[in-house]
Amino acid sequence: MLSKNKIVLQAKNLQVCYGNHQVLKDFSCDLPEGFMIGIIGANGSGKSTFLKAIMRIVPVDSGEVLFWEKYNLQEVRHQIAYLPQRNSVDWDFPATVLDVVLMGLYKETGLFGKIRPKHKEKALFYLEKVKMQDFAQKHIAELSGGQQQRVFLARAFAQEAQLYLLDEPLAGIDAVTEEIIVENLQKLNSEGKTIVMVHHQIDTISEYFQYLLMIRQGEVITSGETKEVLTNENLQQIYGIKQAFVIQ
Ligand SMILES: Nc1ncnc2c1ncn2[C@@H]1O[C@H](COP(=O)(O)OP(=O)(O)OP(=O)(O)O)[C@@H](O)[C@H]1O
Repeated sequence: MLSKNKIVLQAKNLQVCYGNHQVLKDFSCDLPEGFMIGIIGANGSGKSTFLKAIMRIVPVDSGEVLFWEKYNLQEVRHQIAYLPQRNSVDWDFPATVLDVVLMGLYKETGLFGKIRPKHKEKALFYLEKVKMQDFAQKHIAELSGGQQQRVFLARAFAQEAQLYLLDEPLAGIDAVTEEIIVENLQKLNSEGKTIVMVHHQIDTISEYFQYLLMIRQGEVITSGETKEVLTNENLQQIYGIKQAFVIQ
């Protein structure tokens, strides 16, 4: 089945350093289109850095990222929605909840374009998807952590992209909201969109993801269909422990 899928994202020998600290070491992977893909690895293993390298938010020392087998980021930027990790966002930025979601509509409004009623309606539609429509006029700093995360997800949904790169979208989210968000992501996936997301909860990996990228200390340990690579051996390797995991 996989051989038929186009490669949506190919990383070739990526190297990223913070000062003298090399975080991504010859990092290569091919991610298939149309899957829910989980990036799994211990804290500090380089998951966020990988997403930031893809989005060119951190400088890449060497290597290359291709989308849909031939395009660079600039060429397909509008087809990619990126959700940063919550703690990397400046929540004091002067913006209301509605403003944040409207930013996701830049394809329609242009960066400094006029916001029309139809844009506001669309932003509210996506806020409703994460049950945040009643907070539209609030300043983002006034929200709880989980609410902020939901607003940023609404912004990502509003981009109506083909590829979603989500850095821990479920962190700090309550169980009911997690269900709503996962349903939204699964719906996007059923429409052919690719969802790549960093995920920490081992007990939901096989339920949420059809494909995994497993990384340890800046290197890819393995990648493949969940049913093949979600093994105790691989989990022990990425977390560097001998404990037996309960795989659902
Ligand atoms: N801006 C930075 N400057 C220096 N070092 C950094 C910076 N950002 C990350 N690092 C280091 O790079 C390594 C990888 O960090 P990264 O945030 O990519 O890991 P992660 O796998 O996403 O971790 P987590 O699961 O905790 O979010 C860590 O050792 C971290 O300390």
